[in-house]
Amino acid sequence: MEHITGTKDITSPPSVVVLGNFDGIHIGHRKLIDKALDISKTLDLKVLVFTFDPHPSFVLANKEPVDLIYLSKEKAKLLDDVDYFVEYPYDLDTSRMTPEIFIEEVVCKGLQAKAIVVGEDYRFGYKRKGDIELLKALASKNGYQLITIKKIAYNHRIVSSTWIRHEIKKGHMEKANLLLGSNFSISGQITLGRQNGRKLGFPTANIKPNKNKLLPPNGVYLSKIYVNNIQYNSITNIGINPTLDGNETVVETHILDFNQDIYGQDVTVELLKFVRDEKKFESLHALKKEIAENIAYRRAYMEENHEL
Ligand SMILES: Cc1cc2nc3c(=O)[nH]c(=O)nc-3n(C[C@H](O)[C@H](O)[C@H](O)COP(=O)(O)O)c2cc1C
Ligand SMILES: Nc1ncnc2c1ncn2[C@@H]1O[C@H](COP(=O)(O)OP(=O)(O)O)[C@@H](O)[C@H]1O
Repeated sequence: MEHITGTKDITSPPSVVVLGNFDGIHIGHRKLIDKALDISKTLDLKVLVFTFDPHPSFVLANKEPVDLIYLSKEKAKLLDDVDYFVEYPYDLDTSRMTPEIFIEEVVCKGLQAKAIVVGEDYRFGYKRKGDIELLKALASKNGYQLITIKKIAYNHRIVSSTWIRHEIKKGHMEKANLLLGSNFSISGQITLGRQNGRKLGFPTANIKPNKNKLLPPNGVYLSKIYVNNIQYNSITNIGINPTLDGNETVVETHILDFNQDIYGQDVTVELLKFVRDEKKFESLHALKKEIAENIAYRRAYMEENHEL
């Protein structure tokens, strides 16, 4: 997969283009991408997922794109089965592009779209004036076929990034993961902490999350971690470590049955289930005892779910 970002000068071979915002690549988004993968095989085209960076609300409402389910690099990891992942710069010029210019110049001439896959309510271009009807009207003149995909519902409710964000904010990881179609994850580089973990007997691999990344409530979560593409079972604390008077939010993961130096490595932590709130313990001894219990719970879950 080639990740093209930070440039408007994009050319690609003839492609099936999937258009959307794709915060949090969920089962609805996956349906669009799977359809594009199918078409690419029959028509011998590349698959290109097109989105904007930064999120349009950053430019339109002039506010930080906080609460993103997935940041750019994380999305790229999740889209490893497509050929191109394009993040077209979203600035004032982009926001003023008419829907016709966007489709004809950017999508058809630039990306060589021979097929376009969108959700049934996709809106685009200046003031979101472009819609499916316009895409249909421009299709034959510009030489692409249009495929619109119905929205997926779960328990009669349309799956959306907003819904998933809401579940993550409540710590409902199992529900969020169901709607995402994969486990919610946090990727980042392992940074040096205060070296207390080892002293406690539970070393933790620490990630300092990006300020725009949506996180569930502070607390302990059953997790998995990918180090060098190898999966390990783990337990993760998200929080500020009040027992040690910390004040910065850290995602800390203790990896079960693991003893390697992984400072500086890029890892991905998947959250499976909320266990408990983060607490300020009266002593290190009490914290240690509780961590040991959380690890025992992780092992019991491993057995119950036949994890390796
Ligand atoms: C499973 C687990 C649960 C934890 N729960 C808490 C907690 O409730 N309160 C707290 O202050 N710290 C908690 N911690 C964080 C420890 O305080 C932290 O790992 C230790 O201070 C090491 O910090 P360091 O990585 O900066 O050296 C937890 C850590 C783990 C691995
Ligand atoms: N089982 C393990 N889980 C997590 N990290 C481990 C483990 N074994 C060794 N390590 C290493 O130890 C480091 C964490 O040690 P720790 O004393 O908690 O220091 P820090 O304060 O930097 O987190 C990790 O970054 C990693 O390199």
